[in-house]
Amino acid sequence: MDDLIATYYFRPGDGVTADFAAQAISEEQTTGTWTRLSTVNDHTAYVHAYDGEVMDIVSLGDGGYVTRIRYPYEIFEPGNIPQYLSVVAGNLFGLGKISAVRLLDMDLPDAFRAVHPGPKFGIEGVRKIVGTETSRRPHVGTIIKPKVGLNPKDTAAVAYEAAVGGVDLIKDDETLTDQRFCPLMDRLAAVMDALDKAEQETGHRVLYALNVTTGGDKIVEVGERAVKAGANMLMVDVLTAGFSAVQALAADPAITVPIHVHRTMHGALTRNPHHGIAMRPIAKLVRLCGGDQLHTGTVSGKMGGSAAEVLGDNAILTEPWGPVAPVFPVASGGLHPGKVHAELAALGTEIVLQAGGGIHGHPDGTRAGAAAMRQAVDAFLAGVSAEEYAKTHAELAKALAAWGTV
Ligand SMILES: O=C(O)[C@@](O)(COP(=O)(O)O)[C@H](O)[C@H](O)COP(=O)(O)O
Ligand SMILES: [Mg+2]
Repeated sequence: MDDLIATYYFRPGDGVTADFAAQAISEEQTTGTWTRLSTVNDHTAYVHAYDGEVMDIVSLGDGGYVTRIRYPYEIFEPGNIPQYLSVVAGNLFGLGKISAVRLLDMDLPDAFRAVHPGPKFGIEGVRKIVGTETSRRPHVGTIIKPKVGLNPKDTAAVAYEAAVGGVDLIKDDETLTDQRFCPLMDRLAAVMDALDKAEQETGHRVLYALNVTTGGDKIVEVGERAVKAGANMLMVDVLTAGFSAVQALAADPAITVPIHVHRTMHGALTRNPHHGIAMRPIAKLVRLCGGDQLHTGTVSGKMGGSAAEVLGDNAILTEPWGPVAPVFPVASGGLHPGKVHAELAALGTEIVLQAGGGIHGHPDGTRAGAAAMRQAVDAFLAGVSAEEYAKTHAELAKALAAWGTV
């Protein structure tokens, strides 16, 4: 069956039954509205083939319910991710008869995956570029900090320090794009020069995720120009730019580099356990539209969220999906070397561990911060505690002294 099945948590409004509320969602998102339609009659009865169906309703006993709704495949436009969202995550959130509703998940049958080639690189492709396809070690990434304000020359200097310190990935922050204080193409040229210099010294290739988030009218042109100018990775804020922005870049043969996907603004959708959209459907759509890496959260960092949800989202990104490549999960937000063991023990090593403050806030600076993150990863892979490893690794020792361990 090619129909899409969406799972929702919901709380009916006062005086509204769960059956009525679930049916209201199904109708609102398919062929119905608040009243009977004269336009649906004996002649047009064929439209009922497009009706949604409430498959089941489970009471959670606390006034909340979980329902699965089947949406006929034919009501979707194959390949059009914004339209998928308008169906499974559209008007239902505003229905007055429902006091809260959260899209928990959606089952995407093969028919949906068949029209989306997915990531060009995925985990394997990114590992090949960085050279970890054999070691399978976690990747260490950093975000240039401060988020905004540095000029291209100083941005490149920070990138150089992080690269010689041992990171695998350097990325722009989610708010840094093509502002006057740091023009995109100047920044790209300066950072790539710095990374080339670092690679000559270390022999290690480092990815630089250039944030090309911009309007839909020009994001492909900006991305192509960046790749022509030597970018080895692009970054997009998927929720502010739109899934179709990532999809357009990933589908473009001229975009020959991986795409790092940031989820800034996700908290407005994902944070409330009763209302909004869980990260799971967002993760699935990012995999469909071709993101190669995606932020999914941490177990010990500064951002809220449940470890169970992070684990489930990472499993969705990495499980076999036929020809659709796995996406590299990114654990980021408030991480530092003293949290590496906790993250890897909980999330596994098929992950990108990212630290901004946890690297550039190191007492001895960026290079030492990067080295301390790598040392913490090496300690974990060697089965040694961070404290023990710090006895022979000064950068890690300084980091643990500054921030402790979790
Ligand atoms: O701006 C920040 O906060 C970060 O650059 C982390 O910096 P620090 O390492 O300095 O905390 C990332 O944007 C968050 O990780 C996003 O959250 P998430 O990964 O949950 O989407
Ligand atoms: Mg950030």
